Amino acid sequence: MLKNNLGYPRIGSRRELKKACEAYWAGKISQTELLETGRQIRLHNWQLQQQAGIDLIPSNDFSLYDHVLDLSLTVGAIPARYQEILNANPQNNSLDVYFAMARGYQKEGLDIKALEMTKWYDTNYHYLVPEFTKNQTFSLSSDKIFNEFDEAKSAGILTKPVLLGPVSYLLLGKEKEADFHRLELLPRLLSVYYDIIERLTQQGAVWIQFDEPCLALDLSYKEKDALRTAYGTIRTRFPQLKIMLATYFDGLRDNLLVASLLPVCTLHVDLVRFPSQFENLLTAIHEPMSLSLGVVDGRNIWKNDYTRSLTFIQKAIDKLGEARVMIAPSCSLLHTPCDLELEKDETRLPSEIKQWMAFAKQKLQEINDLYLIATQGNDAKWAQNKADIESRRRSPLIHKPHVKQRIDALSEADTQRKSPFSTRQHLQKAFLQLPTFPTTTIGSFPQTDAIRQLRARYKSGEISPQHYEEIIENHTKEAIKWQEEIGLDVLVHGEFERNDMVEYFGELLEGYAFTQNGWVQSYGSRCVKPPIIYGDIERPHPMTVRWATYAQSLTSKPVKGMLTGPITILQWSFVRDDQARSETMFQLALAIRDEVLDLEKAGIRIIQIDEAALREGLPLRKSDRQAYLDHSVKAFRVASSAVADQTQIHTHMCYSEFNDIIESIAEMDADVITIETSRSQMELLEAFYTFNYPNEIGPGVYDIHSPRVPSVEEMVQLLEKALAVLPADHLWVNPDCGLKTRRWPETERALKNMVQAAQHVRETINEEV
Ligand SMILES: Nc1nc2c(c(=O)[nH]1)N[C@@H](CNc1ccc(C(=O)N[C@@H](CCC(=O)N[C@@H](CCC(=O)N[C@@H](CCC(=O)O)C(=O)O)C(=O)O)C(=O)O)cc1)CN2
Ligand code: MET
Ligand SMILES: [Zn+2]
Repeated sequence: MLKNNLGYPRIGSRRELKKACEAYWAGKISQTELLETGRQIRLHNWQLQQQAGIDLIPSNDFSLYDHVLDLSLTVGAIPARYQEILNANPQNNSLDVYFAMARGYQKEGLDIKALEMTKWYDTNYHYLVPEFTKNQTFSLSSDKIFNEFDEAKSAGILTKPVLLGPVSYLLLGKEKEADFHRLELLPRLLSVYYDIIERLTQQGAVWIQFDEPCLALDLSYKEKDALRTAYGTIRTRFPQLKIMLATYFDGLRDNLLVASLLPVCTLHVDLVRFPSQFENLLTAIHEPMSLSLGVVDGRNIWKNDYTRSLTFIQKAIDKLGEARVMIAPSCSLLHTPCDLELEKDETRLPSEIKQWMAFAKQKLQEINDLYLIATQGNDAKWAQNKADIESRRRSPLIHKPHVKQRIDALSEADTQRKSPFSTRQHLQKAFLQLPTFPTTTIGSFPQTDAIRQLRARYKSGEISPQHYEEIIENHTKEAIKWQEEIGLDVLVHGEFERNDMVEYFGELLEGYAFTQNGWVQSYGSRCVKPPIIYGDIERPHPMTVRWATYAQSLTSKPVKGMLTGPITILQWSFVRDDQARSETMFQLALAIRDEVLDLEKAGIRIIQIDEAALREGLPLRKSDRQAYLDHSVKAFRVASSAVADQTQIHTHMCYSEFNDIIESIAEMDADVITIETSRSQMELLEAFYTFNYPNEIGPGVYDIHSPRVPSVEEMVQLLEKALAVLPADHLWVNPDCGLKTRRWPETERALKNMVQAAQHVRETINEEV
């Protein structure tokens, strides 16, 4: 019985990779130094896994930015526009091309946009979307996978290289020309996979892991056929190769038959997300296929329940024999923080709660423990685990009957605004007195190094809360003054006091613990520290009123109260696995509802409740979606409905594909929604138009993910496009998302241009009238 790992976090336990990348981009360290940091992280990770007794240790799971981008480079799917980078400067090499694809390139007279970035399935990880053309060719164009295999080999570790499978890779990409489907490229792509496999086997690789997460989605006949072709031909060419096919994030369900008939040695399945597939799997797979049991949760931080996992392991052994069973995490450990032992702050993570948890490093140990218990009957380890699991189950920290009662007592009336939107709209227009095409921003202003350092010093006790608050007040004051000067209509306080839009609320709510070092990669060098929901949620004190009222006291223009909504807080936290997600979502909704009412009472006239993660949390399988959407809509309405008609509720969503959820967005009944649309040139508005979306909309007129400053004309054009499909009195003017990752100089220029664009459109409309 082998112990199998699918992937390990690559940021380094102290975010060494983030720091090295950012220093390299800033020109502070050389390419050699950056690559050396990567090498050290890989070596450390491999040795860690070896020491933990893992048999199948992955390589090529490391990435300087993103593993999908790595594959695009490996197979030579590099859009033509990036070739210019090599000509622009003789010193440029393939790493410059790589980072240009990730981040765009604005030097040496070039202005090349980055590849589109989007969500990796239902996670908060983002990948760079491959671009395909009809005549797309592929050729082996990077040595990364070979070099990393050799690197591990020289350290005495024979690894299992990991590759995103050809079908999932194609499906994750986008056609950049009409008249073809990207799956048609499969034969050409496969020939590069053959080259890769050939060379890896020459280097001594025995196992190769192909990740096909698409097997957890609803697949068409054509897609299933592509999987049969891909693995059928790989098998024919490489009869000796040990192929591991990994699926995760949901069950195989109706893809079970296809998967079980593929000619692969091992099928890896996610038994955390979809345990009920287990019995069917045992009957479906036949000799000599083996099963890798994903029993240790790769998406959460709770200790594994050994008793439960051992039931799976034992049954699998009974049916298949030990040699055909492997123990594994449910998916790559990329989505968990590195090392629980770095958490030493009792006030953030009390030891009672810490003892219920396991991060990536501890999860490796769990795999080894399960192996030892299953094969050698290590009863001491099992008994200890039972005690830990029982301690969590019985802890008085978790359950608060009055919170549960409040949820049971929720009625239909708690989810309804007092009047329908048309009535509210009149009242709000009279109350707020805004011009047509009101201008606003999404909430955050640049989080400068100075602010982050200040907060770090405050959190370490080096500076007093008074001193910290005074400086944050100064930033807020400056931001209000500046917004008034440039003529924005609805202001924001800037979110300077927040580390992150979810972690901030986690720190202020009861039922939450948080970490010092529990970083998880979100995209490139950007990481998040998801707070941990361990118990019933309560809001002991108002969370944002102090900053909202301070900002409002400085101006007569409306300042938006700024909250993160229940769906998004849930999605971006580590959540309880001892109750339904919807239950936790309603607890969060009640906490936000109380905050909304406190903001209103304090004189805040507009309240924005961000639901950036609504689309991301959508279940991967269609059959699960309606239930999720129903709960989500209800939770948002519980959070937002208690206010008076004249109080205006905004929501914001980013990175979204809205077509399939537009009805639910309308049911949320926010008075105004601001959304990301600029990259798709307002294409996204089609859903709102076709559906006849009833409420007001602020389609983003500029992309905040790039430092590029959009011109007035560009934004006027986008607004005109929006006006072609939306009523003028429903339209707001704003950027795509918050500005926290930007710097001030570009932010100032871009927002001044945006205000001018709105003025221009107002004038032309008046002339027409
Ligand atoms: N949770 C979440 N998910 C999200 C988003 C989001 O905003 N939040 N946005 C979308 C895109 N994803 C994003 C993810 C992260 C960041 C981001 O800016 N992350 C920051 C960290 C933010 C943070 O938590 N900052 C803390 C800690 C900052 C820090 O690194 N402090 C230093 C010390 C200060 C210094 O010397 O700079 C340290 O601890 O070592 C703070 O401000 O307090 C980063 O990686 O750099 C942006 C977008 C989708 N998913
Ligand atoms: C990722 S959505 C961000 C919303 C938040 N209010 C901000 O402006 O940063
Ligand atoms: Zn956003």
